[in-house]
Parts: sequence; structure tokens; C-alpha cells
Amino acid sequence: MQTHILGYPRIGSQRELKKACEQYWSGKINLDDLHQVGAAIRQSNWKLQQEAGIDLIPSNDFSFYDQVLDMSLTFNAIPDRYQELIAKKEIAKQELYFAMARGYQQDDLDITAMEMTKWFDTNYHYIVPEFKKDQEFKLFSNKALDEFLEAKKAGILTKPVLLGPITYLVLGKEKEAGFNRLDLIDKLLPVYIEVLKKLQDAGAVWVQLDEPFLALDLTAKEKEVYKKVYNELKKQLPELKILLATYFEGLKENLDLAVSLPVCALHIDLVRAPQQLQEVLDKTPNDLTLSLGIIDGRNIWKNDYQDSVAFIRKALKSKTSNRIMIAPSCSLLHVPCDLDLETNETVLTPEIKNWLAFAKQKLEELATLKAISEEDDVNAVATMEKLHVNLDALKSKKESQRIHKPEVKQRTARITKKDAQRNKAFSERKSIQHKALKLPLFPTTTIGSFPQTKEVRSWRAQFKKGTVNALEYENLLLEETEQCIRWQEEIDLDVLVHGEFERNDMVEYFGEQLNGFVFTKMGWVQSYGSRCVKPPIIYGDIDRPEAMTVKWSSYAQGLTSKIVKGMLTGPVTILQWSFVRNDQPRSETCNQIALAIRDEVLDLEKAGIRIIQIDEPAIREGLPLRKTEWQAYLKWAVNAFCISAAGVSDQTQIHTHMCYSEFNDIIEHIAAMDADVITIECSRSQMELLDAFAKFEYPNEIGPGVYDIHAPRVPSVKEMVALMEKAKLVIPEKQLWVNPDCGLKTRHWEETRKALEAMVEAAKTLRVASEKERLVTL
Ligand SMILES: Nc1nc2c(c(=O)[nH]1)N[C@@H](CNc1ccc(C(=O)N[C@@H](CCC(=O)N[C@@H](CCC(=O)N[C@@H](CCC(=O)O)C(=O)O)C(=O)O)C(=O)O)cc1)CN2
Ligand code: MET
Ligand SMILES: [Zn+2]
Repeated sequence: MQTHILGYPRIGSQRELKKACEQYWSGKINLDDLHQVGAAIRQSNWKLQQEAGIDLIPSNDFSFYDQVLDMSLTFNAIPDRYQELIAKKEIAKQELYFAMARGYQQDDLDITAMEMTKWFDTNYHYIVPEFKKDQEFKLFSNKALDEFLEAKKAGILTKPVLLGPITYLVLGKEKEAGFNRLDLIDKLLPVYIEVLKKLQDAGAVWVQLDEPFLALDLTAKEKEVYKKVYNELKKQLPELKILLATYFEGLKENLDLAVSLPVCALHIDLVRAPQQLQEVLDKTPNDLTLSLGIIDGRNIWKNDYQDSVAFIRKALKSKTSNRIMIAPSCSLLHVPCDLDLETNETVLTPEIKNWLAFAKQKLEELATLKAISEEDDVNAVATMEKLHVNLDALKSKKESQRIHKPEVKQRTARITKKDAQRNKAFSERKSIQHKALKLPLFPTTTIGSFPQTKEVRSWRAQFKKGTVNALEYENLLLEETEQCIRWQEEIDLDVLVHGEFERNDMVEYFGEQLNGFVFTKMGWVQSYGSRCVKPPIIYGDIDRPEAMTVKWSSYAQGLTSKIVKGMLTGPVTILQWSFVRNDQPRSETCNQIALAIRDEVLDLEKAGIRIIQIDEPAIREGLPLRKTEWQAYLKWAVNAFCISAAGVSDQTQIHTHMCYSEFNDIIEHIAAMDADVITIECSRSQMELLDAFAKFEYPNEIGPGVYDIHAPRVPSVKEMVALMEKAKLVIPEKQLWVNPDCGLKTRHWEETRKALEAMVEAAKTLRVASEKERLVTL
């Protein structure tokens, strides 16, 4: 039996990669320096796995930005707009790569970045491949080979990891009409084969092809392509051992297809879909190796050895041990690097730490599971001891007094339908709110955050270190908030925000203030590119010991006669972006959070806050990957949002916000959230996202983002007016707000100021135009 992993976190346990990339982008280090940091991370990851005794160690799981973008570069799937950049100067591949990820605004070139979207149901974002009708592929980057050789030189024969060809195509987007990207497979496959041949010639024995789509809902055509592709690979590369990796879901009705593909090994996710093991065993041909994904690659709880060993033994009963591999369920990209770095016992108590395993610890778990399962003598001392230590840890968690709070459980049990409903329907609330708030046509606002400058972050870092005391820290933040309010007044925004300077992150900040959560110091996980998050850990029943944001919001409101919008993160997003307890349904945990947020909403209202935004950017990402499970999820998720929002009076206006979302197939559920106003990210799709709202005749108000904040470029008044004119064609103007896309916290003040000034001018231009139209029709 062999152990292997599908991938290891690549940010470095000290976020070395993030720091190096950002230094390179700002010109502080050169390409060589950057490449050295990358190499050091790879070496260290390989060594770590070697020391833990992992049998089959992956390579090419490293990436400077994103593994999907790596594939696009490998196959030369470079959108035409970058040709100008390539032609203009002899550009390093690495620089072109970053330009594709982040856009390029230099030397009078203005090239937009490629789109970014969520990786399945995770908080990781990938760069969406762009395909055109006459798309050609050729080998452009040798990254997979280079990294294989690099490891080989270091004495490790790795298993290179590539995104499988079908998943790669499906993840992309047709950038023009008239073709289906899946039909590009005939052009793509030869280049794949070329890459695989090179790896084989260099000595690779195993190659892992990730095909998560094989575990999702497939069309008949997609199934055919799976057959065709893997048969062709077998034909062209009969000697190469392909490990086909599925994860994030069970194979279900695709099982027959999966086990019929002529590959050497099939990896299945037994954490998400433990029930599939028996059927998979029944159907797996003898010569197909089965890789059991038994350690949770998406969560941080210790593995249950007893459970896992039972799984492994079950598999060993129907297959010989050389046909079994064990592994984490998916790449470890989604968990933090190393629990050993959590040494601060006041942040993470030893009791709770004993329940956890991060990536490095999961390697040890894997090796131990192998040892236990291969041990013939069940009384062997070393084996039994490891089992008992594990049993003790799990028992300590199960019985901990810290997890269960009867009053919290009673409160969620008492939730009624009425708790999730506003007093009056939106049609009536609308005029009550308009009278109360007196906002102009096309009201302007922002999504909440303003630049988290180096200074703001360093105050917080110093405060956490203890070199700045609580009072000093608070005063610095209050000053920053005041400046932010003054400036918003100056540029004449209609609905102001306090700026979120006190937050480290929109989820971690709330987690830190709620009971039932613990957090880490170094538990970073990549979200996109160099950006990381530190998901809090929900270990127990959740309640709110005291108000969380009222101080900031009421301070900001006290500074101005304009309306300041309160700013909260919604229950589904807090749930989705935390590591969640695995001893009760997610819906129950979500309701607990919803009640805590509801209390906060009511406290804000009491403190005189008249507009409250409850951000739910993760509601769509939380959608189950299989359609059959959508209804059940949407029901509890939407209900949890409603519980958090519906306690207020009709006058109080509830906003919500979602970014990176497709709304077409869930629009009725978005409507059921019944937020008075929803802001959505729209500019990169040129307002296309609004079509879903228009088709549904969505009755509530909408703020489509009028400019992309992911690049430092300042948008013109004209282009924003044009986008809003486009919005007006599908949504009545009385329903429209004007705001940027989300993410101002990642920007600098300089461009933020200019862009928002232009945005306010755009709104004013729209008001004048609409007044003229009104007079003409009179
Ligand atoms: N959880 C979450 N998921 C999300 C989003 C989000 O906002 N939050 N937004 C969407 C896009 N994803 C994003 C994810 C992260 C960031 C982001 O800005 N991350 C920051 C970290 C934010 C943070 O936690 N900051 C902390 C810690 C900052 C830090 O690194 N401090 C230094 C010290 C700094 C100093 O001395 O000056 C250190 O600890 O070493 C703080 O402000 O307190 C980063 O990677 O740079 C942005 C968008 C979707 N998913
Ligand atoms: C990822 S959604 C972010 C919403 C939050 N209010 C912000 O502006 O940062
Ligand atoms: Zn957002």
C-alpha cells in the first residue's frame, strides 16, 4: 500500500511566496530573487513529505499564482490582447504570466486581467481560461517538466500533477459565439500528450491528472469526451501510469464511466462521499489501483483513525494491498501549513489544538494510517499507542464542556417562520424607506471597505504584539475612520461607510468576537494569487457575548448628517469561510451565527443606524456541486440570511452584497432573501449579470458595480455613465444604485479617490439626463 498526496500548500509556512510576489510586483526584488523563493518552497515541501514517509510525492503542485493559469501558459492559451505586450517587448514568460493574472498598465499599454472565479465550492479563486473559435494550442511553458527535473535532481522521483484536459476545458469560457469549448479537445490533446511524453522521457513513472468534473453532473457529451480522451492517452502512452483524481464529490452515476477508463489508478473522495466506497470496490476492476481519499483536505480536524482504518481494511478485503493507495481527499492547498507554528496558548488553547491537524500534521496522519493498517499483529505496542492517542484526542473533543451550550441550542430550536420575515412586503417598505432616507435618484455608495494601508495593518500588528496599547490602537482607527467620513462627505457620496479599518478580515474579525470560534496566528490559506485568508475555526456552539460593530458604526454616524451604512458579514459567508465543526449539520451552525448577527443588526438599529448591509458573497459558492442538493441548501442558507436581517423595522433598509456570482440559476432564491438593496459585482461582465435580475423582474433595488477595482486604473466618467445606461435598459432607473465593484480594501488611496470622484460625477450626470428625459415626456 502506498501513501501519496494530491498537492501541498505552496504559499510557504511563513507566507514567503506572498511576500516575494508582492515585492517583485512593486519592483523591490528581481525575477531571480522571486524564482529562488519559489524553489526554496518546493524543496522544503518535498523534504517535509520525504521525512514524513510519503511514498509518492507530487510535483507541479507549486504555482506562482494559480494552477489553472499555469495550464493556460503551458498550452499557449494566451488571449489576443496580450499579443501587443509580447510584441512590444521581449517579455519574460513570468511577467506575461503575471500580466494575465493581474492586468498590465504600463508603457501606455492598458490590458485587462483575465477573469477570476471560484474553484468549485472553495474560497480559492482560479484564472478562467479564455478560448476563441479558432483556438490553437502549442507547448509554451515547460513548468511541469522543469519542476519534475528539479525534484529528480534533489533525489525525489515525483508524481507530476496536471489539471486534466476535460476539467481544464470545462473550467474555461468561450469568448466568442459559435463553438463549444469541449470541441477544442482534439486540438488540445496532442499538446497534453507532448507534455506527458516529455515527463515520461525524463523518468516520470506516475502522473496525476486532476479531473474533479468527473465527480459532478455530466452531460452525455462530456461523458463521451472522457472516454475518448483517456482511451487516446492509453493508446499513445501505454507505459505511463496515470492516476485520475476526483474530489469534492462522490462519483455517483459516473462511477461506471470512471472505472471503465483505462488508467492505472483512480482517486476517490471518501470524506465528502464516504458511502461510495462499497460500490466503488464492487465495480473496480482488479488491475485498477484505488486511491482512498480518507483524510479531510478541506478541514482541520484530526483524522478519526478507527474510522479510516476500517475503510482501509474494507478495501484490503477486496483488493491486494499493492492496488491500494491512501491519501487526503483533495489537495492540501485548502488547509494551513503547520499546526506546530501555533505556539500562543492564549490564542489556541492546548485543549483545542489537540483536536487539529494542518497540512504537515496530515502527512504524519497518513504515514501512521499506513503503519496501523499494515500491522498484522493488532497488539503491536507502537501501533496501539498511536491509535490510543488518537482516540483520546477525539474523545476529549466529543466530551468537551466547551462545545455545548444548551441555551444556544434551545434558541435555534425556537426559531419560527416569522423570525425570517420582515413586517411588511418590500412593495410597502419601499416607500416608507424612501420617505425616511430621502436619497436622490441613482444613490451612490461603496461596498464597505476602504484601503487597508500598510499603516493601518502595522498598527494592528503592533497592537497584537503589545507595542501599541488598546486605547492608542483604537484612537488611530477612529482617526482613520473620521478622515474617511470627511472625505466621503467632500466628494458628495450619498450613503457613507465607516471604512472597515478595524478589520483584519471580514470573517476573521467576526469570528474573533463570537463564542464558539478560535483562531490561529499562522493558519493562512491561499485565496487568490498572493492574497491569503486565515479562516477562523468553529469548534462549538456560537453566541455573541457583546456588540461587535456598534462602536465603529455609531462613531462614524455621529460625525456626519449623511447616512452611514452599518456593515456586517452574513451567516452563510461566516460559515463558508471558516473551518466548520464536523459534529453537527452546517445548517445548525449557520442558524447559530444567524441569531448572533440578528442581535447585532438590532443593536445597530437601536444605535440609530438606518441602513445595514449584511454581506453574503459566499452564498453562491456554498451551493452544493451536485444539482440534486441545491434546493435543500438554498432553503436553509436563504433562511439563515433572513433570520439575520428580518428583525428590523420597515424603515430600516437592509442591503446585501455578493461578488463573483452567477445569478441566473438561483435568482428566485436571491429574491427570497428580500434584501431592500443588493450590490453585485458587474463591471468585468459589462453588466451582463443584470440580465438574470431583469428576466426575473427582480423587484428590489440593485447596485451593479460600475468599475473594476482589481486594477489601479481610474475609470472615466463616460464609461461609467455608459455602463449605467446599459443597466437602465434592463432595470428601471428607480431601482438602481451606483457603486464600484467590491474590494477597495486591496487598493491604494490615490486611485480610490480619483475613481470615486468620477463615479459620483457619473451619478450626477445620470440624474441630469433623467430629469431632462422626464421633462421631455411631460
Ligand atoms: N475570508 C475572506 N475570503 C474572501 C474575501 C475576504 O475578504 N475574506 N474576499 C474575496 C477575495 N479574497 C480575498 C482574500 C484575502 C484578501 C486580503 O486582502 N488578504 C490579506 C490579508 C488580510 C488580513 O488578514 N490582514 C491581517 C494581517 C495582515 C498581515 O499580513 N500582517 C503582517 C504584519 C503587517 C505589518 O507589520 O505591517 C503579518 O502578520 O506578518 C490584518 O490586517 O491584520 C493579504 O493576503 O494580504 C483579499 C481578498 C473572496 N474571499
Ligand atoms: C468579499 S465581499 C467584501 C465586502 C466588504 N464589505 C468589503 O467591502 O470588503
Ligand atoms: Zn465582495
